[in-house]
Amino acid sequence: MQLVLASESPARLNVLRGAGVEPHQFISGVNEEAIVDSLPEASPEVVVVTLAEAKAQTVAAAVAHQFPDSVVIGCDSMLAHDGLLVGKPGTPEVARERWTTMAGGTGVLLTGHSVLRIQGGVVGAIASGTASTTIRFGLPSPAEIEAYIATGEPMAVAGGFTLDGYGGWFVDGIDGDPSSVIGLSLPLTRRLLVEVGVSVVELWQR
Ligand SMILES: Nc1nc2c(ncn2[C@H]2C[C@H](O)[C@@H](COP(=O)(O)OP(=O)(O)OP(=O)(O)O)O2)c(=O)[nH]1
Repeated sequence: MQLVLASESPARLNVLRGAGVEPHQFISGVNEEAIVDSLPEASPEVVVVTLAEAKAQTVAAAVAHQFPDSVVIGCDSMLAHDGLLVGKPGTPEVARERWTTMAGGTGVLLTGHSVLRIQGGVVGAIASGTASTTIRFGLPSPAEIEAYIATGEPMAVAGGFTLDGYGGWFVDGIDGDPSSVIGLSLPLTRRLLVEVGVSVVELWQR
């Protein structure tokens, strides 16, 4: 059984590799902004799951013949904070503004996953879900925030922070699944695989 990761994310790839799975990685190329704009009234959970499903379905359609007996997983992560649902800061200015409001507070990192089963080259069962993890942010000083921005890290990750990178110095704690924050929730993925008739151990590289 092959696992196809519909993601360009090195973090998601590394979570799977660290958990014994060597996926085939394909970038979906979906227009995430257009999908978010089409969901003005949707809940944060619906937004991240819709994005994850779009990525998984796009890649599954493209690889079904190449991987006729496989599962495809799509993901999306966003931070719910101060009534906003935000993704990657993108620029130093946005990262600075986010950290100025996040410091000392909490946020919820939402990760949506969608798992599609391909059998005999045909896309069949689909299972989707969301993991949410409460993040308790530390109190970096203005100088530390500037130094963190200077690393370049916060601009390229959902919520503008990491657990396993420079950002770890500024996260006091979490309530929930750490793999979900880093990029791919292992327990959620395991449950979704069961829903499409696959046991995670079938994917382990022995
Ligand atoms: N290493 C690490 N990366 C993180 C952490 N938190 C978020 N990220 C990264 C993982 C993902 O690459 C990215 C989440 O942003 P997106 O959901 O837009 O995914 P991305 O565009 O990177 O890849 P994808 O849409 O799956 O092709 O942020 C963390 O704690 N550690």
